[in-house]
Amino acid sequence: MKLQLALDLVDIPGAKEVVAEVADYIDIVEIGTPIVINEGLHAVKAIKDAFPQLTVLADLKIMDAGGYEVMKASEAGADIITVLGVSDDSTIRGAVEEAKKSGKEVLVDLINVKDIKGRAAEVDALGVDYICVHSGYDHQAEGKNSFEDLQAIKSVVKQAKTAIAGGIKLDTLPEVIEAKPDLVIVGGGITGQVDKKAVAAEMKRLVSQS
Ligand SMILES: O=C(CO)[C@H](O)[C@H](O)COP(=O)(O)O
Repeated sequence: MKLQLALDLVDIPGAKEVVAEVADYIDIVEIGTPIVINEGLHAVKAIKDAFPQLTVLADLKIMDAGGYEVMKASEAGADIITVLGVSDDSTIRGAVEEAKKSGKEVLVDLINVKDIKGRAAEVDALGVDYICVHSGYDHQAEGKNSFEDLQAIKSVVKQAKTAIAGGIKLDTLPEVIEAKPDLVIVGGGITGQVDKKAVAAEMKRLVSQS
């Protein structure tokens, strides 16, 4: 099981500072959608250049033009690019095709998908690398999480790795780990802590045991 740090509410210097603190304890660093909106794909390049040993995920949440947008993120140095599960199959197919050309990976985010199980089975058949259940900030504000969704998709996904994101904290991590995702994505659960390094180290210890 791997640990991904999601960076959302920082600029490029702020992102570098956080990653420098926790780099030893994370497998993947995510350049979150708000950073890409504020800074563009330069943020992906800046982090990949500064931390070449880390896998970098660009959370573009692609909804259309899958091939083109994956190509641009790949050129910036992203290793994994996100596409929305609610997008058309042709968008996901285009993203997967483009990613494969350059040895990159596609993570499909099932945020706001209604038929989680059905869509997970469909995108799995499209050859994506990761399928992620995700309670976004707006759902988190309503007290929702994706723990049950993870169990649901695990019963149908055959080839892709599974991932979970949305409001995961140190105290809820054991429950997440029990459902055995391949990837746990944590943003505020690390970035919002005073001692980020200690929390990331403990999270890494827990996920590494599974
Ligand atoms: O993609 C996101 C929001 O759309 C976040 O990166 C993701 O939810 C992880 O952050 P947090 O752990 O703070 O919820």
